[in-house]
Amino acid sequence: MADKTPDIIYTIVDEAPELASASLLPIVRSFAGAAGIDVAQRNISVAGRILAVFPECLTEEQRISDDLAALGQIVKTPEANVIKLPNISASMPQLTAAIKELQSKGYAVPDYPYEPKTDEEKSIQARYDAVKGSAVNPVLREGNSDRRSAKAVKEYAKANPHRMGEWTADCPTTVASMEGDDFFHNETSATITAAQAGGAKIVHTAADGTETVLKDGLKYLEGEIVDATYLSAKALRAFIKQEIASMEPGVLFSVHLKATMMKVSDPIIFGHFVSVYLEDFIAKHGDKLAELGFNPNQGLGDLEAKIAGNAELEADYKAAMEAQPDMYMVNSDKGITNLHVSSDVIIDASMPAVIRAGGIGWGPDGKAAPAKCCIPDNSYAGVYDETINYFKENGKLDVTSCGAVSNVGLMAQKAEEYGSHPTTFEMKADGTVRIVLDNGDVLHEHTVETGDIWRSATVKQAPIEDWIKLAVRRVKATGLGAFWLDANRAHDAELIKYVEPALKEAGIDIPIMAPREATRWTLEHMTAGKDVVTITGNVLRDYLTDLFPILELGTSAKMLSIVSLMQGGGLFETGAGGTAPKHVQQVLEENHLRWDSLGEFCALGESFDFLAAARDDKKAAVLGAAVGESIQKVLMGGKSPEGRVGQNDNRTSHYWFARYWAEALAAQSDDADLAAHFKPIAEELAGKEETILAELHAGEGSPADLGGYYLLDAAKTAAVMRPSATLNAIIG
Ligand SMILES: NC(=O)C1=CN([C@@H]2O[C@H](COP(=O)(O)OP(=O)(O)OC[C@H]3O[C@@H](n4cnc5c(N)ncnc54)[C@H](OP(=O)(O)O)[C@@H]3O)[C@@H](O)[C@H]2O)C=CC1
Ligand SMILES: O=C(O)CCC(=O)C(=O)O
Ligand SMILES: [Mg+2]
Repeated sequence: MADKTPDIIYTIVDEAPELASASLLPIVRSFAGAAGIDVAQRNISVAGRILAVFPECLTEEQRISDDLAALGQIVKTPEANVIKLPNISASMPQLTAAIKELQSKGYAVPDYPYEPKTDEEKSIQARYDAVKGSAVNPVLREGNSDRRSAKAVKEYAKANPHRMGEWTADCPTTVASMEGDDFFHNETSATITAAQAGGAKIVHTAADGTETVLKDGLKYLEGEIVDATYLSAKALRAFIKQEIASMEPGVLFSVHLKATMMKVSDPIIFGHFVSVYLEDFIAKHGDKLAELGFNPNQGLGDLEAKIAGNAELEADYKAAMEAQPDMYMVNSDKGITNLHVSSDVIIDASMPAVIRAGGIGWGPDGKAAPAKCCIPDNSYAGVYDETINYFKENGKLDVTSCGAVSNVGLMAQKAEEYGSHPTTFEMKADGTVRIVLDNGDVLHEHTVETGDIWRSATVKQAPIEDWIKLAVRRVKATGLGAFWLDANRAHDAELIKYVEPALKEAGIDIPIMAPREATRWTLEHMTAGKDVVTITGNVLRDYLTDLFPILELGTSAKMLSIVSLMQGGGLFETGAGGTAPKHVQQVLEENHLRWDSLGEFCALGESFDFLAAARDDKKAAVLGAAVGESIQKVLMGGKSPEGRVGQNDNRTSHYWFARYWAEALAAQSDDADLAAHFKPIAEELAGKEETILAELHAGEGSPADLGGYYLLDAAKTAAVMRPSATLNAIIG
């Protein structure tokens, strides 16, 4: 018999949210346990994923199960009830750092083979490539996305506005994109007919007639939309050159990509930025750099490590950097630029941060300055360009009066570009690329040149139909919304063929607008205090659920992120942001964790409510309602984490969350057993407030030892994250 699916599954992840779990999860388990609800854990961290795929390299004791694969099955069942925290989508530098740490701890996992020759090396590389990038979310997201702010969160933000930079009409900050020959302009799209459903392959034919099958064994369903497109490497390099040449003094040069989710295409695009920026240096030292194994896709961080100790290279590199326009910095104190690591600047979080600040980034001198934001492909760049235009014209957003912008995103079953990495290729030779169907049809054909990035993305009919239904429900509940689809873009035109008749059938009129137009429309309505639903594809789901919350709430961490799984289960993501690596640095330096677990609290409430409805479990309903009350009190009482030592941090916010949760449970009258159980707990938490808070703050201000980065030492982490013996004893 298969093991019973746990009532609730809580994920083991990375960086700041994992530290937060060390403190929060014991509380959650203790409270849920009182209602007979078990909360199991499954490991989807980057270290866990590496260990799971190399069992043959590990001792019996070191082996762990492949939890991601198991979860991938669970989310396809109606019993799924998963609380999914953000995890690292590892770039190459992160992956290699994780491998190194595991090896240093006695896990004999292999090095990453950059140039695999043997079958064994090829297998190792393939396994690592499956761990790398956005390897988790597309597997678990077997449903479409519903992200919004809870009413209490929005009200709190309006009453307690966060700091916003001023926008002025003459701010030099701009978005720069290619003029053509990008993914947007080269896209072709088709919907698979009954006669075309079945197998397909992707074939490259070189100018000399040599055929290479880039991918075989593809399967398309009737009704599936299949796109193909490419970005010209030549046009991209010309664009980068031109944008560097046209830089104005005092403006920072920056590039904003999604090298994690677009793990094949975007590191290559990033590499072009690196190699154009350093063109003369690379031309001068090409042979030596090749000898050192320099690969521009790995960024300047890797280059600096490789040339360290070579005085001539170091001097020329320094001069080359100085000769170019100032770069937008990730960390000016440490000299980390935008081009150091492809995953340091991730567009969904980076562009909103620039916009929230009033069109500024930080330069090499640590001073704020306007920036030229290069977003080469035109598919979605217009959204940021129009947002910037809007604020230049209208001044910064008034957080105290603006409406709430929520999102319904087409995401299920690896929808659109975010599912495209297995079908993305860097061209090795000039020629043509065709998608050839088993029935003989050539679905798409493009003429390409060496270096071009060709890709195919797809979306299946069932997720599209589910997405439209979800959108209709949310617009009916909210009052206002629009589909962000561009009738002049090949892919969107195919989607519109589904949307229009479905809206007619539902008897509802929801406008369809191209992303740029929809951006302005949304900004105008939200500015006027109206709540708006953005109904988008997968990429804009990701972008907008950081952009609008970061403007409205100051952060996307406070979002309610529900994935209604298509098979009936629930996947509750926590917030819309990532793993906040900067927060871990602060813990390591001064033992203060400013990670806000509001996203976890919201997901937890939803998860209990889901359990209550799915199993008619009254105790789960009581727990869920009490979570809601506690969230309200944490917010209104100003108990959320802040930035500095001595202020509230993640741990103290968990104390307050637990206390208010216990108090709400003790006070309710729907379940007498739970009330009786939590009455003494609530009293003790309140009675020992002073001692507990003193114990929680005691270690702050000095460095913390977590015993690792990618693989934390459980005992050391618990010592850091659960420093209050008094609180621990009450929680049990
Ligand atoms: N769902 C997922 O699994 C996701 C995973 N990621 C992964 O996360 C990593 C970092 O990505 P990045 O693009 O830097 O984005 P992050 O969202 O991790 O960080 C950007 C900034 O957002 C703020 N922030 C985010 N979450 C919280 C929170 N809960 N509490 C307080 N502040 C928060 C922090 O701001 P401040 O510094 O001002 O405190 C942080 O520095 C990458 O490895 C990426 O792959 C990214 C997005 C989603
Ligand atoms: O999977 C990832 O790498 C990031 C996901 C993300 O940013 C999002 O869904 O908002
Ligand atoms: Mg995102």
